[in-house]
Amino acid sequence: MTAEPVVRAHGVGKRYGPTVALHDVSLTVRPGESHALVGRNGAGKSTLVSILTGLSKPDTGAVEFGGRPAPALGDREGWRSRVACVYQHSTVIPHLTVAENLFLNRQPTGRFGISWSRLRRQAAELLESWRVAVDPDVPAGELSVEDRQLVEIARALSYGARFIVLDEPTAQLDSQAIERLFVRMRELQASGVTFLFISHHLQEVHEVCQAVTVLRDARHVVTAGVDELSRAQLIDAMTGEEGGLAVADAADRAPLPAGADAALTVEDLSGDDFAGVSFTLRRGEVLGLAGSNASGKHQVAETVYGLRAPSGGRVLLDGAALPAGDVGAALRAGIGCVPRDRHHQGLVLGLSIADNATMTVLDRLGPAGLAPPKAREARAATAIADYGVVAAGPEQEVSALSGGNQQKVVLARALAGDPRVLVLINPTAGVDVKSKEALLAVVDRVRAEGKAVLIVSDELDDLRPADRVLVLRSGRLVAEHQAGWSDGDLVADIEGVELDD
Ligand SMILES: Nc1ncnc2c1ncn2[C@@H]1O[C@H](COP(=O)(O)OP(=O)(O)OP(=O)(O)O)[C@@H](O)[C@H]1O
Repeated sequence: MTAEPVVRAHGVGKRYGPTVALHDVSLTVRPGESHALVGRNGAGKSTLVSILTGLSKPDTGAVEFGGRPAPALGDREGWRSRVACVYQHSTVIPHLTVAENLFLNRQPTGRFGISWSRLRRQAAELLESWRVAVDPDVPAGELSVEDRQLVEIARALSYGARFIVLDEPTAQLDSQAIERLFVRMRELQASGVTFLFISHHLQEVHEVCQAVTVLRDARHVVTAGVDELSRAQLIDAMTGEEGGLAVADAADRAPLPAGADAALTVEDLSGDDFAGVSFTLRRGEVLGLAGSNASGKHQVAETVYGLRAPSGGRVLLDGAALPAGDVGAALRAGIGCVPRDRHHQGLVLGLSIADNATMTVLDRLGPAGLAPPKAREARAATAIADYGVVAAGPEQEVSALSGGNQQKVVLARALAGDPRVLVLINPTAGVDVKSKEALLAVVDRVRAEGKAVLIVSDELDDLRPADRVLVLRSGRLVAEHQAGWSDGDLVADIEGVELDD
């Protein structure tokens, strides 16, 4: 078959000031395939996507769709009918209904203005034709991440696009939702839709894609069939080095001494989504908290660091009760946190790396909050080096960092105040495989210094440094696994299924 590629980018280059984000990159995506785009944080994936979707103009090179030159940058209609990107962050308007979102600015009109009944009917038909089981009348803000993504895909298809970019679509989904997404992708592929799939989870690349392109340091490294590259070879292509991954597993170190002091005590804690949760975290201990998205695990952690007020129970730090629902008090008392959503709770995007990395400790760098710029910069430079942040320098705005590099700044900030207890929620979200290793090594280092760490994560790799993993289901603690757990046993408890053997 000699069908024209769905999309072909050739010789694409893009600079942001001194930063070369893409250099002479080419990409060819064949009709009906799912094509993975992988690379380390800052490799240039998002930049390439912004060029492929007409959000930015390449400095050099060009993009073609189906053998024809891409539309002019201002021709939004033209772009929308060729390609769409479903981002990790929602592009729906939350207070409008699903139907209104689907037909925004192209609502059917009748004699008296917008015809709401036709709008609803068209939306229902569109959703049904793509088998998206979502009520067109609900406000889009109430949709689950999974449904929101499907609505965004349906919207793209309704503009005529048959090429869809999925930017880390699995990052916020639990394992069952990921499986359902993959089933939908395969069905849509069978009806002629082509995907460009971005993920840091290489097993997903092997599971759902047929071809893969690797970017490294702004350059194209390789494009191949997924069957031609093993996971190890993919990692080598991404890093330019040989050798696999090394995450410190708590099972490989001496157990915590029996008499280690309690650092954090959670007593009979209850909230909207959980009840009767008790555990003790000791100095030098890493405790994992696992569960599906609906388990209440995020809410428990957010109650510990004061983002939510509990309806019952209390949290004690070194024996002293923390005021309920007061983040500032928790931080001052010695809790450091990596919140669930780095964009809303984690970072001030308009400020520099130096500002973000030091904002929690300004009082310690100089009198009355007047931190000398040199002290700030020195702190930030250390953070950049320690966490392997790919950045032009400490004064670079955080908004100009790639997603994974932003996450590293969040961790640096959490640790800047030298906390006694660290609460980490999905700490490696969006972080590339190799940087994950560096981030988890930091966790291991602070543990060895005697800090206590609570890690809440959907990823088993993040839980490996934990001495113990507690499993939460429907808001209740249901199981505890000591280091050395098998993936199967832990997942069975998370999902609430019995193993056969
Ligand atoms: N608006 C911008 N201003 C300045 N530099 C930018 C901007 N956007 C991206 N960059 C830089 O371009 C490079 C490529 O970033 P890009 O976001 O494309 O990486 P990525 O592969 O998507 O990474 P991640 O996996 O972390 O999302 C990075 O060095 C980044 O700092």
